[in-house]
Amino acid sequence: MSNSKGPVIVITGTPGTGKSTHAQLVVDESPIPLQHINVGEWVKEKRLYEEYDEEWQSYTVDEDKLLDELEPLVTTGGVILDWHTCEMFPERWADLVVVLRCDHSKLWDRLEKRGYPLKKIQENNEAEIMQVVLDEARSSYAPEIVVELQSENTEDLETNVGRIVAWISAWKEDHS
Ligand SMILES: Nc1ncnc2c1ncn2[C@@H]1O[C@H](COP(=O)(O)OP(=O)(O)O)[C@@H](O)[C@H]1O
Repeated sequence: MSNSKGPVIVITGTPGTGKSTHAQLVVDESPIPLQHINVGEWVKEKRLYEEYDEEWQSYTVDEDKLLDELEPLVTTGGVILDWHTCEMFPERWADLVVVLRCDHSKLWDRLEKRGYPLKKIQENNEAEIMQVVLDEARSSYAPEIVVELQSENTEDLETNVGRIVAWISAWKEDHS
């Protein structure tokens, strides 16, 4: 949703693909001040969930509450929404949707290091192989705003951040 304060960028991808790392670097290098919203953390901090699922060690998000919390920030603009799913957001919200991808064996190592239970590692790994998040993004947003980027090493990271920052600079030019 484009407005005076800045664009709304969704950075999505399977857990461990590098969303938070990318979002933080983009904030640091952006020519426009941006707020990084780690939606998963928000859900926990602001208790925007219905229940905690012990077996999967994850929260069942209260969608209505979450969207109500995010709406004013998105309307003001200048935000990065960082979450492992993107189909819950209204289509009109996003100006750019970045889907991060990672080789599944690398992803496995990252999630193992994070201390995820085996079941959760397997579930996420399978989702990455099946490109669940990419398909979700493609079916939820116009194809021209969805960008798939590999995130396997620091070179990828630098290139991706550079591309996103260049996109923000172009947005700034268009809106000045
Ligand atoms: N492109 C990359 N190159 C090297 N390490 C990466 C890359 N992307 C992510 N990582 C590492 O993988 C781990 C998970 O990254 P993170 O940004 O927390 O993922 P997400 O927010 O998608 O769950 C971190 O240790 C991070 O340093």
